[in-house]
Amino acid sequence: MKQYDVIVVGTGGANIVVDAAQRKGLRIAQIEKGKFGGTCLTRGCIPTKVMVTAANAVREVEDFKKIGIQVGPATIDWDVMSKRVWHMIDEHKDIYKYYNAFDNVDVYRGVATFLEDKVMQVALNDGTVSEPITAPIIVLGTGGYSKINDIPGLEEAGYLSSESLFGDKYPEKPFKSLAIMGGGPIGTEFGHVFATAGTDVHLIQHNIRLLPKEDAEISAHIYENLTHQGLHVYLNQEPEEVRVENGEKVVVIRDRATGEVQEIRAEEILMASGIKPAVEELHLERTNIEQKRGGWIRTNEFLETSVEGVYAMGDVNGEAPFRHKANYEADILAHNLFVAESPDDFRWARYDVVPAVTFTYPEVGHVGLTEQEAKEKGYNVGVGKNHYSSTAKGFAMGLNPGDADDGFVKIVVDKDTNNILGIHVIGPQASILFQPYVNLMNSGTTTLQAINEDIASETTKALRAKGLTRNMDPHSVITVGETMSPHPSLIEVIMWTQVYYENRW
Ligand SMILES: Cc1cc2nc3c(=O)[nH]c(=O)nc-3n(C[C@H](O)[C@H](O)[C@H](O)COP(=O)(O)OP(=O)(O)OC[C@H]3O[C@@H](n4cnc5c(N)ncnc54)[C@H](O)[C@@H]3O)c2cc1C
Ligand SMILES: NC(=O)c1ccc[n+]([C@@H]2O[C@H](COP(=O)([O-])OP(=O)(O)OC[C@H]3O[C@@H](n4cnc5c(N)ncnc54)[C@H](O)[C@@H]3O)[C@@H](O)[C@H]2O)c1
Repeated sequence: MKQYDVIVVGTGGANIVVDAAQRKGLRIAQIEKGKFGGTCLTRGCIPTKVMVTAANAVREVEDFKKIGIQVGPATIDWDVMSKRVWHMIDEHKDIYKYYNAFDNVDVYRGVATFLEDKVMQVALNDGTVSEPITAPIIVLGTGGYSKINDIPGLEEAGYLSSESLFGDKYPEKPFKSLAIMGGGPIGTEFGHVFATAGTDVHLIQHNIRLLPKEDAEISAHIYENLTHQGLHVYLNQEPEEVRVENGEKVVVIRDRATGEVQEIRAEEILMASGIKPAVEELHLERTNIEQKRGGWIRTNEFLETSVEGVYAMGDVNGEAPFRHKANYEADILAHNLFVAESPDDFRWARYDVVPAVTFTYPEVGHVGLTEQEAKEKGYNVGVGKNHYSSTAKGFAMGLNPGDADDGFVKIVVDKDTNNILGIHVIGPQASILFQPYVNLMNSGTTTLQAINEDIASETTKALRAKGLTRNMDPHSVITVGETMSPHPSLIEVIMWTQVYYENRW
């Protein structure tokens, strides 16, 4: 059995943990079965946002006429855009080389599996199996992957997911037509990209709303904009069957309210109906690591699992599945495990100030509670709403009252205290506009809030009993550095400046 100080599984956000342990000179086993950099870099945020940025530029050029600029129609040069997509994905090779060069990091390329609570083994990609490895600290950052619905005929007809689209099924040119199943962030972002590239997009959504995790008014506004841009959106639909007819894929959908049946014909199908945790290969049944509904690993506010010394961060713990949230948790782990001088200096995770952005045209962003959620929680809710067109800058940008693209900001407030409960934006630069609210909501004196109280090491019990508090001084760069910013958005230029100032990792 080989002994390490730290074992880290997955090379997405978890790399921050490796960086901190590496700096400390600890002996680390880093395990990755796929491309280094994880989902975000190799098949998620980054390649999609290279595409989205190109699609946005086309839409912006179309909108120029509103401010008196005449230009010919803009189109996406698919080959140039695709080269840029793959340039970013290919960074995974450099990330592998970077970690492999450290004497104190053993890089294992293969599937990590538990043999028992603190013992793992790696089925290496070359077909061999590693010797058992162990460490007092194990960090699981294995992420998730597409959940594929069990729809009769789907497997036989074939389909794409974000994994295969950014893999061996990357299209050489835009599809003529595309049926996207799922109207969450993945479905709407790909819908925006392909529709702008000239694809006839059919967006099939199970829920009664697009982006159902957003405020209801935001869902209605994005529906109006996407349909205005020519996407065919089908809400509240049950995909019943898929078949191939005359070389086309036919998706049979049934309206969940009226029972009306329609057939959608498309060159290709893209599944975007949610994700599930990457846990099967870990063989958690050989351990005492507990999972919650859906298989996500249960963690507490210190990212501890039910096995002491084993931590889970990022998508796999089932809390907000965003890369900035994975980075935030990894940063907390890196601090608590390798930097903090005493438990009194420990940081804990909170999930009420996680910003979320969907990079459609227009962009959608929020932090905190929707109006509905605030009411359900019993707050005395106040709401303020303002359209872009009501400001001089909005007018200057060509946004006019009543137009589909005249976005808005909606703020949800606790009337009893005037505290901000949530803020929601749809419109140009939404991803950066609400950041001041994220910072404000994350500042002040905060007291540790227990999550999954039954998960508790002795240190955690003591910190909870003590009511550990932290002063998040709004003037401090440390506070700014510990506040999440949506990834990938331009606000990160500022956020990372704080981190470089601190020289944290
Ligand atoms: C199409 C798409 C677009 C997205 N866009 C955004 C966006 O714009 N902004 C945003 O914030 N989020 C976005 N996300 C979500 C974001 O990608 C994830 O939240 C984030 O990547 C999760 O990071 P992680 O560190 O938890 O895991 P991951 O980045 O998924 O890393 C986990 C790694 O673990 C490896 N692994 C898994 N099991 C094992 C095992 N047993 N042994 C060894 N290795 C293993 C995997 O190969 C993977 O590389 C998007 C996701 C998708 C799919
Ligand atoms: N910009 C971003 O930050 C970004 C972008 C993409 C993905 N992500 C993250 O990745 C995760 C996965 O994204 P997602 O959009 O797949 O997940 P999601 O769970 O947010 O949305 C999936 C949607 O598919 C619908 N659906 C479920 N089954 C369906 C079916 N059979 N037919 C049609 N529709 C069906 C659901 O109603 C849901 O709205 C999300 O949690 C998201 O936060 C983030």
